[in-house]
This record gives sequence, C-alpha cells and structure tokens, in this order.
Amino acid sequence: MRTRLTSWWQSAVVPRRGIAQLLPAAGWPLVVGLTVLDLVVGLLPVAFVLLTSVVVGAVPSAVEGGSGSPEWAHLVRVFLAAAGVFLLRQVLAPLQTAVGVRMQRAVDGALRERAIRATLGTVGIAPLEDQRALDALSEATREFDNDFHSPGAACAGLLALLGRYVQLVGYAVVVGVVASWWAAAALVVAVLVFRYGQRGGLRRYSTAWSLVTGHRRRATYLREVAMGPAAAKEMRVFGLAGWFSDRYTEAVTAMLGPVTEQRRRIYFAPYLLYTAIGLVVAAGVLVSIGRSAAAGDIGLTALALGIQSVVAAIALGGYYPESDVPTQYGMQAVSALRAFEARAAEVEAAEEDRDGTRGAVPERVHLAPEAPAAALRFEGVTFGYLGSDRRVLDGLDLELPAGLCTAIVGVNGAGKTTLVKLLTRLHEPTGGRITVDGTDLRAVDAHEWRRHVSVIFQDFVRYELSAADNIAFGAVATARTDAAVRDAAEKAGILDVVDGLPSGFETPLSRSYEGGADLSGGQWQRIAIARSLYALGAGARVLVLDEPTSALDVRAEAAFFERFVELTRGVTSVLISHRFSSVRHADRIVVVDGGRVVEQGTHDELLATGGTYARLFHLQAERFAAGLDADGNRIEPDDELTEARA
Ligand SMILES: Nc1ncnc2c1ncn2[C@@H]1O[C@H](COP(=O)(O)OP(=O)(O)OP(=O)(O)O)[C@@H](O)[C@H]1O
Repeated sequence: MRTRLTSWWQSAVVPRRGIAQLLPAAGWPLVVGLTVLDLVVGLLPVAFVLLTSVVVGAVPSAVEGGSGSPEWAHLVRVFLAAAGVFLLRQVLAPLQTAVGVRMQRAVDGALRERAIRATLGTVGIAPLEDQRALDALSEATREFDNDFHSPGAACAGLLALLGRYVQLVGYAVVVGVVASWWAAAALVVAVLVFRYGQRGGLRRYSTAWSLVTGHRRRATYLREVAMGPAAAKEMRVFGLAGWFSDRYTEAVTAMLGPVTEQRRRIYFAPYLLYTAIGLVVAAGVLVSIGRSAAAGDIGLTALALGIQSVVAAIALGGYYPESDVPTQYGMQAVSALRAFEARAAEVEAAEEDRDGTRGAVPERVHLAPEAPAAALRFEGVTFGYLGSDRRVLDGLDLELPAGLCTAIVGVNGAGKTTLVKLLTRLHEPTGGRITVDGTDLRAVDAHEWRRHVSVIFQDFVRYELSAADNIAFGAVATARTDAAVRDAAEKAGILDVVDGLPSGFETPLSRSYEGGADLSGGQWQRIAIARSLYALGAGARVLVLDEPTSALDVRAEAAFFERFVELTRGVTSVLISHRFSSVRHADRIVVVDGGRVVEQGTHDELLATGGTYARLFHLQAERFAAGLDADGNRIEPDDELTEARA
C-alpha cells in the first residue's frame, strides 16, 4: 500500500508540482487573469442550471397568471438572465482559450530556452553521446513543438482543472440543498472515482510509450533514412527501398504491439467497473430526488435543479480535453527535461574526474592573447570514452611547438580525432594533462580557450545559410567585415566559385532555399577551410585541420596541404591525416599508434629511420604509382586536382 502510494505520489503529484512551478514564466497577470476566467467559465454552467430550473418552476404560475401578470414578468426576467448566462459563457470560452494559448507560448518559450541552455551549456559533448541523456532529451523536446501537449499547454490545462472542479462543487451544493448532503457526497465520490479511472488510465497508458523507446528510435531512424534526402541515392542505386520498407513496418509493429496490449489492459475492465459505479450512484441519487418530489417534499424547481445537477455532475466524470492530455504529456516532457539535465550533469561530472586521479581543478587563470607562445603539450594523456573499457589514448606525450605546423598521422581509428576533441576540451582526459605554455588547460575557461583555437572537423557542418555566414562562423565574437570574408575565401581557393553564385556571398548554400545553390563535396571543404582561415584572421592562434580534404584524392590533398603549410607559416597548426604521403611539407610529423606517439621528426628524418612512417609512406606511394589512393581506391583525375594545383 505504502509503495503504491509513493508511486502514485511520484507519478501524479510530483510532476504536477513541476508544471505548477512553471507558471511564473507566464507572468502573474496572465496567471491571475486565466485563473479568474477559468473559475467564472466553470461556475457559469451551474448558474445556468439554477436559472433554467427556476424557469421550469415558474412556468405553472406564469401560465396561470397569463401574459402581463407579475408571475409572467418574473418568468421572462429569469429566462433572460439564463439566456444572458448562456451567452456570456459562449463569449468567455474562446477568450479562455486565447488566454490559455498566450500562457502556453510564454511558458514553452521559457522552457525551450532552458532546453537549449541544457544542451549547449555543457562544456563537453559527452552528455550528447550518452544514449540515456539523448533519449530523455528527445522525449522532452518532442512535446515542445506540439501545439496540444506542450508543457505550456499543461500549465493552462492545470488551471482549467479549477474551473471543472469548482463546477463539480457547485452541482454538489445544489444536490445537497435540494436532496441530501449524503447524496451530494456520494455524487462527488462517484465522479472522482470515475475520473480517477479515466485520468489514471491515461497516466499509465502514456508511460507505455517509454517501454518501447528502442523500437520507436529504430522506426524513426528507418523512416528518416528511407524517406529522407540523405540516403536517396543509395536507396535507389542499391535497391534498398524494399528492405527498408519491410524493416520499417516490422519496427512499427514491434512498437505498437505492446502499446496496444497495455491500452487494452489499462482501459477495458476498469472502464466497465468505474462506469458501473458512476451509473449506480447517479441512479441512486436520481431515485432519491424523484421520491422526494413524489412525496411532495420538494417542488418543481428543486426537482429540475436536482435532475440537471446530477446529470451535469456525472458528465464531469469523463475526460477533460482541455486539461488531461496536455497535462499528462506536458508533465512527461518536463520530467524528461529534468532527467536530461540531471543525466548531463552526472555524465559531465563523471568525465571530469573518472578515476578520481586528476585532483582538484586548478585555480582559474587567463591566457595571454598570443598563447601559445611556446608550446601546447599533451603530458601522459590517457583517454577512453565513457561506457567503454578501451583506452583510445594511452599515455600520449606530444609537443606542438608554437608557430610550427605539426602533422599527426596514423591509421584509421588510431585516435587522431579523439586527440583533437581533447585539445578543444570537448572531452576531458581520463589521466595526464594538456598544457598551454606550461599552464594546465583545466585552469583556463573552456570558452576562452576555444577563442584561441580554430578547428575544421572531418564532419564539419554544412550550414544551410549564406556563404558569408558559413565562412564568418569561424569567429562570431568578432565584428564581421566583407573584406576579411573575401580574403579567407580567396586563400582557401573558393573565391571564384562564390563570386559565380547567383547572389555571391549572400547565396544560401542549399537548394532548399529560393536562389540557393548546392556545392560539391570538395567545394564545401574549401568553404570550411575558409572558415578556419577567417578565424585565424580574427585572432585564433592555433589551427587544426582534421582530414578536411578527405573528399579530395591523394594528389589533390598533398597539393592542398603544401599550399596550406605556406599560407599558415608562423601559425601553430596541426594537420591530421591517415594518408602518410600527404603531409611531407609539415615542419614536424608525429605518428600515432596504439594511443601513443610512436615516431616523430621531419619527413626526411622519419624516412631515414625506416620505421612505421617510412613503411606506410612507401606503401601508399606504391599504391599511388599504381593509380590507387591510400585506401586502395582507384584515383580518378578530377577538377579538384587542377584546382588544388592552381
Ligand atoms: N563517441 C565515441 N564513443 C565511443 N568510442 C568512440 C567514439 N568516438 C570514437 N570512438 C572510438 O575511438 C577510437 C579512435 O577514434 P578516432 O575517431 O579518434 O580515430 P581516428 O584516428 O581519428 O580515425 P580516422 O582516421 O578513421 O578518422 C575508435 O576505435 C573509435 O571507434
């Protein structure tokens, strides 16, 4: 019993309190205004029942007195008052909806900002790689854009309950006065029991969806892949349409099966039981009122009052469309957002000092604007992703001297991108430390540090915005100048292409927009490179390119890197590639294998050593001579090569 009570408290009361706590976001004038409206709109039907019952009771004497008699005039007055109440309700109901929608917009707006803060506010990306956190986030945000079930709609729905319950109390008082207070109490209990059956069923049913999160995720994925533009080419060329369509149907069936079963279990028998209880009590109260009338204990007005009140009260035992569905799903969304916030904090804390070996965060320091002036260093850095026992970096020692270009090479999966994620503080090392001019990076605010670094990731983002925005996103904190954007585009070798677009730099880089244009993979990479060069112009001191040229073939990549090394001479830059033959012009080359640095030196030094670099360099050079690239793919001469050589 105790556990059932606790679970009811947790699932019914605590989330409602969470919704009530959102009300201030709408502003008190709106909250008070809507509360008053809900109460008035709730009480008007009771007033209508009262007045129409008086009309019924007044008819015999008015008919007897005839038109013009005081009884007739009384009947007309009361009738007009009833009509006035009816009209007022008709006018106030849409107003109530409109004010509710204003509350919904205000609350949802505040909550959206909270969700954005919760997701973008984490320093690292570990929470967004954690499946539990992602599931909670998707459950929360799914309802934010839903016009009917959002948390804001839940706030309005919660206040609307006041109107419904005050109405129930009104009918109960009427029954108490005309019949008996026992009948009134029985009626209230019957309505609440029936309500509990319906509303509690909805609560249990809505959680049924969380039992099938995995199937739902899979169904959504399959639908988006099958019907979205990203895989449209492969769907057709590989003939995958049938396969995806079958798997999608299976996933939807697997998702809906348990939900339908839950629905039947939750609703069928309880519905019959609660309906029976409601009907028996209502019939009992009606019979008792009827018997009082037959015995002459109550008059016509009281009889009409009793019958109307019982029937109207019983109708309050069902769903409240303006309240029940929004509160249920809105509450779930708010609880899910809370769960995401808690999980994100937990993951961040876990990553910050996983083994408890890193010690306290050093006292905060600010970097000199020109940092790094000497070097960036990885000192015995170890790292493994949360949820995996594998150490991707295992005691890595690496020096990136200021003002020089260091190339990091290693086979696929060696940990090169992971190293960049640590350098940009998207993840924290499990052990060891990274220093900038001798200062532990943990002592520096991550946002401050990131202004010193510009990175082009392998999977850089192709923003569906103007070419100018795509480039200037490299340094949004700095005031944009057209000349700097053009300069970056020119250095990246994309100026002519952009100038040739319909609206030049203002052209949206997507055909989804009017006047927009699509770029090729290689052209996009140049836009991304322009983004990083723009950041450099705006004051970034460290430039990292994580295989930004993978869409270019091996010769074009080598030519590009050569030009890049020239362009960024004097900048602390890091070039990452799994193509050993592409980075020979870097000042220093570091070979990473098994989570450690295994070789380092200049191209000539490393060749002379005859180690991993020399072996893989020669292997890839042989493949290249045979017309294959580093991955063994046949090299086709293309425009990029000509462009890159230019
Ligand atoms: N978010 C993640 N969660 C768990 N494991 C990951 C994650 N990202 C990468 N890994 C694993 O870490 C290892 C190193 O990956 P990383 O991307 O750093 O390699 P890489 O050297 O950059 O490879 P490539 O040349 O293919 O880009 C791989 O085994 C990869 O599967």
